[in-house]
Amino acid sequence: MAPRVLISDALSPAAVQIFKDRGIEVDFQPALGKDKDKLAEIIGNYDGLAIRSATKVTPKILANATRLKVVGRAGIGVDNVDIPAATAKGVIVMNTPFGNSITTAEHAIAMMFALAREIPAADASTQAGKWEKNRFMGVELTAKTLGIIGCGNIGSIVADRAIGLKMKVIAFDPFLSPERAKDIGVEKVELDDLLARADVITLHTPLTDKTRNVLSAEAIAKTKKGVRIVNCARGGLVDEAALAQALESGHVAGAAFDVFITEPATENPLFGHPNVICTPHLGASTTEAQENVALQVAEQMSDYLLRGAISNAVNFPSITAEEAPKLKPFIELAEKLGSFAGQLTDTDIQTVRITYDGAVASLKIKALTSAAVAGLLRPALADINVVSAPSIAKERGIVVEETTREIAGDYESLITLTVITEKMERSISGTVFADGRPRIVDIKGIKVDAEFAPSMLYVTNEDKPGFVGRFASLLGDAGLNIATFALGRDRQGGDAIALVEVDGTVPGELLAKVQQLPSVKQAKPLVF
Ligand SMILES: NC(=O)c1ccc[n+]([C@@H]2O[C@H](COP(=O)([O-])OP(=O)(O)OC[C@H]3O[C@@H](n4cnc5c(N)ncnc54)[C@H](O)[C@@H]3O)[C@@H](O)[C@H]2O)c1
Ligand SMILES: O=C(O)[C@H](O)COP(=O)(O)O
Repeated sequence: MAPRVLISDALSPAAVQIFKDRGIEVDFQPALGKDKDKLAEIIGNYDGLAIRSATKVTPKILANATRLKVVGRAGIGVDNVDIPAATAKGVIVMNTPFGNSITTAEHAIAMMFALAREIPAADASTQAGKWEKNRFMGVELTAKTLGIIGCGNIGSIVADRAIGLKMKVIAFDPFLSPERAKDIGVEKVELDDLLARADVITLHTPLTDKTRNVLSAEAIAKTKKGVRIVNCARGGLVDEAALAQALESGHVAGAAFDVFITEPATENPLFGHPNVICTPHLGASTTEAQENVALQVAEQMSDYLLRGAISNAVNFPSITAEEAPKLKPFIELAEKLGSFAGQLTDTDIQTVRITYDGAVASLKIKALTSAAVAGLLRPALADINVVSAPSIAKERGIVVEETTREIAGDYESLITLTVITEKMERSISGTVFADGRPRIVDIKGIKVDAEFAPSMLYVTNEDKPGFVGRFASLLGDAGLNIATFALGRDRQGGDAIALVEVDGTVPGELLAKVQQLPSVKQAKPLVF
């Protein structure tokens, strides 16, 4: 069945065409994002949800999203998506981190010019027939200092354009390296320095616990008198009420805001002030940017839904379309090794150690580890998947360790999963043969050679004569056919393992009889 995608925001129709061309069924309902009840009602019919900022992907929406595999944000900010809830549900969340950066930087520059020359007020006055030539006295931007808070993708484009305008550019960004600052021609400064020196301040950080209210009342008080403030990043970076007061007092000469603490903003402390310019979150709204982000998100979502390739996910490592088929058999192996260990482990798991030997060590092992952990915890938590597994393991206090060794041993690639509980440590190793099928090659240091089959019986016993005969007779007497039989032991007369593929479910009475065989230590049915 073809995957189904819902577009619940005003994306460019270019996205619809891409989905159709890729063989994906698509419903384009651009106003649906604003109707959360309706969205919650129908989201269960879709594998993918493509959004901008109007759709709020809340835990309630996710709870109904029984088929959902991916949320694609045609744009940058994913603060309208509950990422922990999506991750816990195993839903990939991806964005398009560059598609609207130039456009948004241009909007910030436009806002700066609009403030410097009071263009909106001058326009309104002129069109009202007033011709107030003496009312509007602007400021020149050349040689002024622009202070950029957050110098990432958009901030650095703003810096580039401002340098072109002959402004002096200073930036506060704890993650901006001195080399990068030098390369892009900005002076890296501390926040207080920026506040004291900037004639215009423009914000370009995401909204986080650290950046919320970065321009607080206290910070605004440290700015130069006559400063102008531009916010085209996120509402909440500036204390709107404090800014309104600073405008009122004349300390701040003007503010241009595209984003607000509450959106859609129908009321706001900044509204109505003569030196304030507002736009309704238009930063990304150009034909070019919207086409870029719509095409990109549709391609990324299609690649994931059809080929398992992941790019620009905020809650999972990237996997290219070339890597996906190489990873696939190892993901299956890792998940099955995890499942094997999970089905045998009844007590609380403290640590999972996964070792990648040989060629597999050069693949995206984060994805393999997530698959192994998902397999390990699935016997206890049916809903877990590769996306949600790491966060669920973390929540449960399970330590996950990874080791890679690129030198191959007996096998070209080998994955070994070790589970450590309070009482025991158990290891299982597997590989993928040339036929692409995963095999178990070692259990607790005992060599075996078995495929994972839908129904298996795992038996550990003392290596004594007579076990195999009695065991096989019990299965035969119960009418359970043996499909394959793998045996292994650590030494003659030592510990032995039997891993048997059977045609059908192992009945409880048969299991009890196997467990009572003289040399048997443990017998457990396994399903894959
Ligand atoms: N108005 C719009 O329509 C519109 C359009 C696109 C993006 N945005 C928003 O613009 C913002 C920037 O986007 P971007 O693509 O440049 O992001 P980015 O991740 O490339 O850059 C953000 C920068 O902020 C810096 N930063 C993080 N924490 C900081 C802190 N505590 N103090 C100072 N700097 C800090 C980071 O180091 C990074 O360099 C985002 O919030 C995004 O959602 C708005
Ligand atoms: O983060 C973004 O990309 C911008 O805020 C754009 O939001 P929009 O797609 O709703 O215009």
